Amino acid sequence: MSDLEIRPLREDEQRPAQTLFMRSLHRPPVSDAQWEWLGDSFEPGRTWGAFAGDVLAGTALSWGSRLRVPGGQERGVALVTRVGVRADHRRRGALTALMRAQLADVAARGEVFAALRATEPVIYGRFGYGVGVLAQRAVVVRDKAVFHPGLPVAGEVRLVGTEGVVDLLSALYDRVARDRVGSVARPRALWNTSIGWSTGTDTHQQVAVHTGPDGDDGFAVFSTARSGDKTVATVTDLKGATPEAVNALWRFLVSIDLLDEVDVLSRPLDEQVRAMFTDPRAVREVTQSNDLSLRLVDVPAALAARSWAGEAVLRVADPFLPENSGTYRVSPSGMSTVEEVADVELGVDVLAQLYLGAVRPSALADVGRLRLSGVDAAARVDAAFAVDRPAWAGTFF
Ligand SMILES: CC(=O)SCCNC(=O)CCNC(=O)[C@H](O)C(C)(C)COP(=O)(O)OP(=O)(O)OC[C@H]1O[C@@H](n2cnc3c(N)ncnc32)[C@H](O)[C@@H]1OP(=O)(O)O
Repeated sequence: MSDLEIRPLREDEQRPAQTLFMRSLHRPPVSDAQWEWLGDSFEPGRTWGAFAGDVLAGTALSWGSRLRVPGGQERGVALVTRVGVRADHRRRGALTALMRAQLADVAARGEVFAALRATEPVIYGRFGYGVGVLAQRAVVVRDKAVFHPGLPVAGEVRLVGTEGVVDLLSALYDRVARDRVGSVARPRALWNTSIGWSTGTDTHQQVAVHTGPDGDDGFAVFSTARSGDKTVATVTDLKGATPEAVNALWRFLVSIDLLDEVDVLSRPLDEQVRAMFTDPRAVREVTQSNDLSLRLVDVPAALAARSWAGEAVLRVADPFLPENSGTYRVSPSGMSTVEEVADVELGVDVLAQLYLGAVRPSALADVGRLRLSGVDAAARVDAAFAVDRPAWAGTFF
């Protein structure tokens, strides 16, 4: 919409933007106590506002972070969050204009990717995002849950208070949770949001830390609440350096008295949660969830950053950022721009789904999301994108 002004917000405009975002999610504005933390969860110049005259009609922010890609390299990623448009200004292009300004800013900062967790994934495909990391959610029924006697467990778990908890967890996270492909560095602003703002409020968030033979090596963040006729622990974060640390935290959570269920929101797809228990039905459900939507902001840089397990030629279309459109050869020896017949033609949003290995290219061809051409193209393209282990982020923002 031409009469919108899009610009970075000033310091004094951050709280109105936060209120706008909370309202768009049908949640009340933050209290002064919460603002003590949230006021410190913005990075200069990275909160955008869409103004219709004097009215702040929409907002979107990002934080600077790093993403681990296949092969072990890290590249800059903008973690996009707090996206909202006022109900009386919706469907007039405010989000589109915000996304355009934000992606241009991310590119200008030299960040190769943007990532977000979408309320509704249908919103973001048009801006080039695709679900790039999948995870699983597991709900354990406590009265059926007996851990398998062979489960390797070591060390101690302790509950920690709120004093200094952000420093403790951020250092621990950096030490134990950054090796995995798909993981993102957590900026201070993210910690202030996820942990800090429930400090001093009436949420029942608790933090458990695991100590192994070499010191602290894992943690879990959870809150407990009545849900219908059950008492449920909802676990928003569970990270450990070793299987022993992760298992011990699982065992601790499931051992807490007077709980009916433990609902762990994000675990890696390859965690064999049912195999932990003597009766696999102790795990009431395991559901696949969207862990991270990814946007390749600089396609050549993204293709050059990851390792490739084979060779293929990709023809990429990016209508929102046309400078990314082109034909690229990827191989174990690197990436080059080429002018030749491609093995696969795909949109940048589909490339985002493939990039970290969340899904096989030939499976997306089967449902018409990309086009393979030439003899053996499916096998060649599948082999190029193949990864050893599913990516996992496990970070809420
Ligand atoms: C990372 C995060 O923070 S996720 C949180 C996202 N925020 C929310 O869900 C809060 C509630 N929703 C909102 O605030 C708004 O509806 C938003 C931000 C989702 C969309 O803002 P708008 O300014 O209305 O979007 P805009 O007018 O630019 O729409 C662009 C296109 O997307 C489509 N679109 C936008 N939102 C949706 C949606 N929720 N479902 C389906 N299509 C949508 C529009 O129809 C439009 O399509 P068109 O170009 O074919 O006509």
